[in-house]
Amino acid sequence: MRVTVVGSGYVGTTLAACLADAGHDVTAIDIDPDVVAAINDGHAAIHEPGLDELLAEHAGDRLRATTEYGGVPDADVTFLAIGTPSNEDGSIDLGALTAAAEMTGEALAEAGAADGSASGAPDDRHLVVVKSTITPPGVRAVREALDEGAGDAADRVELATNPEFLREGTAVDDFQHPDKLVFGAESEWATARLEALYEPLVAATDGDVPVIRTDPETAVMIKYANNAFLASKISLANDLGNICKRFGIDAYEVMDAVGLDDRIGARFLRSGVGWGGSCFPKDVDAIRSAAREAGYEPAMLDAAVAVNDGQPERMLELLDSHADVAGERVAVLGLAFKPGTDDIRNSRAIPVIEGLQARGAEVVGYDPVATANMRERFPDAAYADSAAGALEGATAALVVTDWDEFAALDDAFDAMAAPVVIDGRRIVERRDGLTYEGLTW
Ligand SMILES: NC(=O)c1ccc[n+]([C@@H]2O[C@H](COP(=O)([O-])OP(=O)(O)OC[C@H]3O[C@@H](n4cnc5c(N)ncnc54)[C@H](O)[C@@H]3O)[C@@H](O)[C@H]2O)c1
Ligand SMILES: O=c1ccn([C@@H]2O[C@H](COP(=O)(O)OP(=O)(O)O[C@H]3O[C@H](CO)[C@@H](O)[C@H](O)[C@H]3O)[C@@H](O)[C@H]2O)c(=O)[nH]1
Repeated sequence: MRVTVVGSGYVGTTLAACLADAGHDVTAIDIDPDVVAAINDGHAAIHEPGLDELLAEHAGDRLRATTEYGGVPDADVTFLAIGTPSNEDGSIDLGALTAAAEMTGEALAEAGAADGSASGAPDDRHLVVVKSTITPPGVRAVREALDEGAGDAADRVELATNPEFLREGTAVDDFQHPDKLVFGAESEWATARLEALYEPLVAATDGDVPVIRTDPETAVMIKYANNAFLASKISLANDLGNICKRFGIDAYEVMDAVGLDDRIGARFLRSGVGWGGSCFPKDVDAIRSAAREAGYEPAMLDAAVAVNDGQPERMLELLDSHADVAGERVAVLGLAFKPGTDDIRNSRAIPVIEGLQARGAEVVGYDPVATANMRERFPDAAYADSAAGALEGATAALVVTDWDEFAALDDAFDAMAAPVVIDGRRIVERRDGLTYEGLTW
């Protein structure tokens, strides 16, 4: 099939590369010329394992990128994979997405006017699929923007939603091996088109991927429920972990046992400095805000956020109990919101660095791939080229991201001025000579 993917960020680039790899002919659109140039050069503007390899293989062949919307009408399906960030009040900002929807509609209208194909025949129909995470009321806003752009051609354009569940750091693998596919469509024609599009991917996984066929609003609610549940699961693990710490009990031993219950499951029970990233914080805020707008107070989700917001401060309080860091060098190990990515959006390292700077500490950050992004956020902090470099002469180290390489650190701690390690991710080994504090163990 011929596919257009509008928006070439973490989701759009992964989607475009994986659909090309599945045999489709893909055009990626982005307003950022650097992003477009990178894709056409066969590499991604972001760090995501496996993505560069796919782009190198398919760019210039089954995959191309452009800043122009002109080719949209030639596609069988157009995906919108545009960012949906938070407004100040936590509600979802649909501005960029509705702008892209309107531009997509305009491109379709121009083609309809040019070739006279606005006859209403079934083959003239164009499917626009929202990949972005949007609230149920947001579906109507996108539909209105699309219709506004399409004008007289609006009745030939159908909107569907197809939320994405990939995780950063494992985006390619997650996309190619999904736990489920969710198709939110208003007609059998649209559902069938989505099924045809995903058919090669499903076939490559032995065809055992559950497919949920539903309406567009239910589909996007499934996405919010999914993220709200996972974020709350971690917050509950953190709440219980904080209790464990008070009793001198290892929360990991407790939760490893709890996770053996099939009804609970072992994953997303790792307690520590909390959840960050571009999705959990903004999505939990967006659904809380939409709930309130609809007259419902989401007490559980409010509590999940409150627990999460408190974890970085708990880490800093543990540090305070061991060292006065005013004027001292303090290492922050890990700047990305999780391992495997250079994304620092809502990274727990941000409140940790802010807290250290408020205490007058001289912060030295280290991350294998996210340093450049954090330097833009905190240009006044220092950055080391290695974990060992960050630890050298430091009075304390705060571990914020569970990069594997931190587990292998050993002699590097000997170069610290005072070997105090506050571990927010249970990645560093306790060992002799180290004043080690786990956040919940
Ligand atoms: N990042 C994730 O892991 C993830 C996973 C699942 C769902 N989502 C959702 O997917 C959506 C996209 O997220 P992302 O992380 O890929 O965002 P992103 O910010 O990384 O990428 C968005 C891209 O859209 C481009 N863009 C903005 N306006 C445009 C326009 N009018 N036309 C063309 N391109 C335009 C930007 O230049 C940018 O490259 C969000 O709704 C997000 O919640 C993200
Ligand atoms: O047991 C755990 C698991 C995760 N985290 C933290 O939770 C955050 C999110 O991690 P993860 O879910 O792995 O990363 P994301 O890439 O943000 O993926 C989430 O958000 C995406 C965007 O909506 C969804 O598509 C994914 O399904 C969903 O897992 C990170 O800060 C992790 O450190 C923990 O603290 N403890």
